[in-house]
Amino acid sequence: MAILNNDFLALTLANQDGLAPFQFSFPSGIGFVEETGILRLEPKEKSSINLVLSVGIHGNETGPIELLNSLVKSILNGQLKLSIRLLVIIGNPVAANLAKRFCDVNLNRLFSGAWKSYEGFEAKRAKRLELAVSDFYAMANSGSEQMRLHYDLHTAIRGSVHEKFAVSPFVENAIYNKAQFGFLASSGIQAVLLSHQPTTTFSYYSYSVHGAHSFTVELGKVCSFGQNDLSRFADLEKSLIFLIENSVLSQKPLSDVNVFSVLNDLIKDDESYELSINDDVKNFTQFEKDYVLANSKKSQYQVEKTGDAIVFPNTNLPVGQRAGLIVRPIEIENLQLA
Ligand SMILES: O=C(O)CCC(=O)N[C@@H](CCC(=O)O)C(=O)O
Ligand SMILES: [Zn+2]
Repeated sequence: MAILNNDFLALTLANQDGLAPFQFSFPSGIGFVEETGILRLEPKEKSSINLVLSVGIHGNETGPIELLNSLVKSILNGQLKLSIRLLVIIGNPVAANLAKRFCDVNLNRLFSGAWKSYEGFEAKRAKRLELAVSDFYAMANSGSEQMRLHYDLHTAIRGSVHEKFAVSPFVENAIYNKAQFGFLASSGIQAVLLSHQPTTTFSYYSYSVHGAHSFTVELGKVCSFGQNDLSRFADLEKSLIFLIENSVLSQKPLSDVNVFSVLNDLIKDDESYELSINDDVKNFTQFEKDYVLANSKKSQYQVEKTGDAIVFPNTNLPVGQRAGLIVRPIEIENLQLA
């Protein structure tokens, strides 16, 4: 069996509730559809690069899904030659069919075993995706040093001062990987957030459990299928193609990348929780010291320093969840890169 028209997205959306595994060949390797939305591509030549590309962890974030589907099509029809091991994941096909962020629970809060405390489609899916990633990295070739990569591609609810940005997982020793930052720069990523604590996101899972170089990558604003301007992803597409074909992480100087450290999570602590910002306020909007940015019957958040900014503001979520991140710009010279 093969994938009809090499369209992995169509296959996934048409089989949202499950798919029997099958294997097929393509010009530069062998493909394994392991489950709905989970496709492993093995190159003919042995490779030490093991790349996970995930999209659609939030079902309505369709731009990255279309980008990845087009890359997969090009590999399957022979336009691109695969030189690395590649695991392709379309995270939440049920929510994608409904054009929703999620069905029961936000999938990107359920990794590192957090799914055990929940029921419903996303809880099962988080468990399945963890298994897919674990198996993929475990099947890496032996004999040479293996590189594990995971880029989890998203789009944001709001516009953004820096349209494309990445969230780097919390790193205990605060030493970051220079080649990864160079790759992000060459992929058109304008800003990187350095997380301040462990989370239950997919990218943090791959980093903390599998030691992967892993990032959540935000590529612009949410749009529906067919409405995305894929030319806005051109830099990332180019660097991914270069990696897929040549096993090389393209590099650009880091001078154009804005780096922010995350200071705080804003947590919705009560139904009365409100953010004092308009609906059109963009990610990375900065505030004056002492501005009361959030308040509820239980708490208040006052900006600590002029220039502190908000990312991912959102109160349309259950009590206990993250309603935003407070970030502070830092000089790239102060970043430890190795
Ligand atoms: O725009 C928003 O408010 C959310 C966009 C989004 O889905 N972001 C990810 C970031 C994950 C991370 O912090 O690594 C999310 O909230 O899951
Ligand atoms: Zn998302």
